[in-house]
Amino acid sequence: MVEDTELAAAAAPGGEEARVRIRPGTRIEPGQFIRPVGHDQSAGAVVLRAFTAVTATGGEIGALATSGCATFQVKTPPVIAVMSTGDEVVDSLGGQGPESLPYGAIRDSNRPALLAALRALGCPAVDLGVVPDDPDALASAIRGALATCHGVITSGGVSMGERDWLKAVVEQRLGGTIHFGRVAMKPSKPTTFATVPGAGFVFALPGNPVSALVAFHMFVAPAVRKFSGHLLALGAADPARVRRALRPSVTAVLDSDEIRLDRVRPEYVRGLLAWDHGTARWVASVPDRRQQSSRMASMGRANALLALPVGSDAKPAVARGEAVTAILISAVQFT
Ligand SMILES: Nc1nc2c(c(=O)[nH]1)N[C@H]1C(S)=C(S)[C@@H](COP(=O)(O)OP(=O)(O)OC[C@H]3O[C@@H](n4cnc5c(N)ncnc54)[C@H](O)[C@@H]3O)O[C@H]1N2
Ligand code: MOO
Repeated sequence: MVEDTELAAAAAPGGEEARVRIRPGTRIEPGQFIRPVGHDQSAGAVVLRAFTAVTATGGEIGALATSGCATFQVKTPPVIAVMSTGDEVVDSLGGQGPESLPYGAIRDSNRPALLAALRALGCPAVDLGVVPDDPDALASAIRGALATCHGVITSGGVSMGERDWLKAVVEQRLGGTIHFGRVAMKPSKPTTFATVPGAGFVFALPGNPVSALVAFHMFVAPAVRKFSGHLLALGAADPARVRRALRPSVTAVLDSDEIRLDRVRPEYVRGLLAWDHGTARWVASVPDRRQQSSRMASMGRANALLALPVGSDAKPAVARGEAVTAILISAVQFT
């Protein structure tokens, strides 16, 4: 190393070394610090195993690049289109939202939120805008999207109201099959999943903003991960490992006042998961106790859904310090 040398002769006064002398006593092995050609990867070595995830580390791409492997086969995430539905829903994208809304109108929060959440999963997301509560308009928007996309996410119009057309449109106008249309969970009970033969899939999510996003993280995100190949490396894994791969969760200690358990449906509370350096444990808090499904604000500071069981007389609440399952819905910030 240059630190083990001293100047013997300079090319010009104050200039670069013309000759250096290795300091006496320096141990030098032949070939020391010289990486031979082919040292990083020997011929025939496997650079990346099939089904390796290409991650944000950059390491997989780097390993392929250094091996001269410029083209390789990848499984790409699905292309999904997103629409909001409802006569009362006013487009909020592109600055078109009016400063003050007429009575009975609401700014579209679901579509921007779902587009952002999809893109964060690496999906190319197609924006279909806001579609009115009209069966013809809904059928033609979904049909058109399925002609070019793998699937469509809608929100709104999926419950029991007179103008909740989604299920009927998918079944009757598009010839789709509804695989499930009500789920025992709070929020997001009317979450609906359907497939249209030869065309693609439809996730019809509830209109309430929090319900739409919780349904996204509970159902759409795992489907996107599966489509994107997250299970390929697992092979024939047991169901628990499959669940963990598609819907990552950790066990955390509850660090909030007691939470009353719903007596009918398991509840998914918007929580904040953090690593506690002092105790080396995951801790989960509830930054916003106002958890109504209309309040998108309760999602704003959440990075996890705390999966709470149905309550009973014997177990009416979960108390501070108890263990809860926290389903990750975004990256954990380390502070
Ligand atoms: N008879 C029953 N009625 C309802 C039930 C039930 O089981 N039986 N379930 C309730 C539950 S739980 C939910 S959740 C809602 C979901 O209803 P929809 O999916 O039909 O949603 P909408 O009625 O269209 O909208 C609900 C609410 O959210 C507002 N909304 C809709 N889209 C947007 C958007 N893009 N951005 C912002 N806000 C939006 C909409 O204006 C409504 O206020 O059904 C219950 N009913
Ligand atoms: O299931 Mo709804 O999402 O409670 O409001």
